[in-house]
Amino acid sequence: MNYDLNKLSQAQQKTSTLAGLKKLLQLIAHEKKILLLALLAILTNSSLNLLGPLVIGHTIDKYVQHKDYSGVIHNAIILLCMYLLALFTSFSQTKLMGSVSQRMLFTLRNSIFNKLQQLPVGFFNQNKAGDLISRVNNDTDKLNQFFSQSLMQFIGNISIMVGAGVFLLLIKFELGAATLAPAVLILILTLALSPWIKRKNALNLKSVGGMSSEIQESLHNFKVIIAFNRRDYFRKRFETANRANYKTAISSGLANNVFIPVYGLFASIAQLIVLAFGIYLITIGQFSIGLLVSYLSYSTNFYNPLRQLAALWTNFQLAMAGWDRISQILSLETDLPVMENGITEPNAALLEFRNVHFGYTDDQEILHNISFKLEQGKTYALVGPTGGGKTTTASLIARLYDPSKGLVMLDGRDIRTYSLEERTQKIGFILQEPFLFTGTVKDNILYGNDLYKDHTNEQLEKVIIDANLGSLLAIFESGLETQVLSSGDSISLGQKQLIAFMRAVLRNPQILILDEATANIDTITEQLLSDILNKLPDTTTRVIIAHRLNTIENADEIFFVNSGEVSRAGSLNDAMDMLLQGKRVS
Ligand SMILES: Nc1ncnc2c1ncn2[C@@H]1O[C@H](COP(=O)(O)OP(=O)(O)OP(=O)(O)O)[C@@H](O)[C@H]1O
Repeated sequence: MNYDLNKLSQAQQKTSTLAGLKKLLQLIAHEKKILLLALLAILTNSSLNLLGPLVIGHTIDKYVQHKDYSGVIHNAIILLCMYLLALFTSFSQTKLMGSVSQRMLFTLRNSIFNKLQQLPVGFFNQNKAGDLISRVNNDTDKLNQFFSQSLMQFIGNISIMVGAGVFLLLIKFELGAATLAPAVLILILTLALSPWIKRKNALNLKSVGGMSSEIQESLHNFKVIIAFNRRDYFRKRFETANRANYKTAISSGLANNVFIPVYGLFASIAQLIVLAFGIYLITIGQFSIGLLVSYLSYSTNFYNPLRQLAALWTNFQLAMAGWDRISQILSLETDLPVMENGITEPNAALLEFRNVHFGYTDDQEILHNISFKLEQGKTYALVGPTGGGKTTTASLIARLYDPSKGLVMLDGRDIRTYSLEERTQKIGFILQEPFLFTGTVKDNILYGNDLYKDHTNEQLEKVIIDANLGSLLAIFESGLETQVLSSGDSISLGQKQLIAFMRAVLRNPQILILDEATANIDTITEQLLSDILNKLPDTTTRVIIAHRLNTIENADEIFFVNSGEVSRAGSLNDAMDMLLQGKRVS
């Protein structure tokens, strides 16, 4: 399945702005009460702003022209109260929307992170961590900015514009229509250029993701970069990504700001129309000075928000481009769903591969028509040349991927019918590069194991000793409390493998897969591990992938994995012969 977010098909990618916005609004739909309050606040604010010019015009015509200063003071106090109320409503909507948008950001980041946790290994093979981080951090922030700062201003500005437009038409229809004419042109222009602006913003966000990937990759591999003196190479790669970002930022900045001067020009034209046409109407006795002052205010009230809408439109377009990138992740489904019904067979082998084919991508098959059985309690070895398909076979045993054709049966059931919990309980997998996270050895050993999560250190140590793992724990100076950094820099690679080993054994799995699990361990510790493996319960099936053949001398059966095919190797000597032959052939 294609999980590459930057190469999604047109159908997977295409969302109209309206559909995107609708989906986005569903995220805050449960905040109806607060949204209504904020809406009320912004509408009150807009109404107050609209009434201001009317009160001023009325004051000029009724009191100023007749020198009635008590009336002027009376209306001035009314205006002051209106302005104070407007201040309060503006503050309230900012506060209300700020909290709604922060909650939305919180929920959204959690949803993306949870989705990332559900997606299969294939997704992470096809996407760069830096780009994903940029989507979780940067793109969600674009949405936050829109919701916290722009959405209510958007609504407020539109309501002021509609109100001002209505007043303009009601006071003097012909003058109103002439004043509003430039706005219609702006609207047409905005709608016509919107898809182009959205595209420019999407390209810009993509390039930010690309830059973030470069940073992530070079930071992750900094030791290799320094050791191989590849700084220049990475500097150049970063410069290329940075330049791409620079170019897309310039064109998205241009696209986003292209309206602003145009809006300004149209607003000035409208003012000119009001002045010229208004003065003409006064001279023929159809208009008053007070009304002209109100009119000029309303035309400013109409065009100022329109000018601000240009900036808000930019935020909106940016938010929508960000939302598209976020919803690409949210709409992905795992290609490893749990099936309700599947084949069940009594008295079957513990694990069986039946005519399994598999490829990481659709165009290249890695495993070809593989069939084998693993019996309970036996030890199996997978040997073969580098790149032969051992890790891939083990990954299919643990259902990190599904076969493209064929069937994997676990304990008499199609492996796809097991829930994730059931499967990980049954199968323990020690990877070539064990994953540890920041915490103590204890935290890492108990990762994903609820059985001992409430144990004290003493109780857990006893469990470890009973599982014959005491000698491994003793290697760590501070025992269970030894600190581990996720980067693994605080401990050696071999020690990491020991922690992964203890973690897997303590789960007491039915099948324990060790993929090169002793590759970085000294021979004495390796002997310790071998003893522990031998003392595992009789029911545990072991699958050992190893290049060093001495580590598999106790295997009940050896499989030779080469060029995506699995065959029985017979004895250790036969395996050695096949390996030498395989190496010659490949
Ligand atoms: N994530 C991946 N995406 C695409 N191709 C992959 C991926 N992982 C492995 N391959 C390819 O699949 C083939 C088998 O790789 P695999 O890791 O299973 O070999 P292996 O026998 O375990 O090798 P090694 O002994 O070096 O660990 C190789 O050609 C490899 O390039």
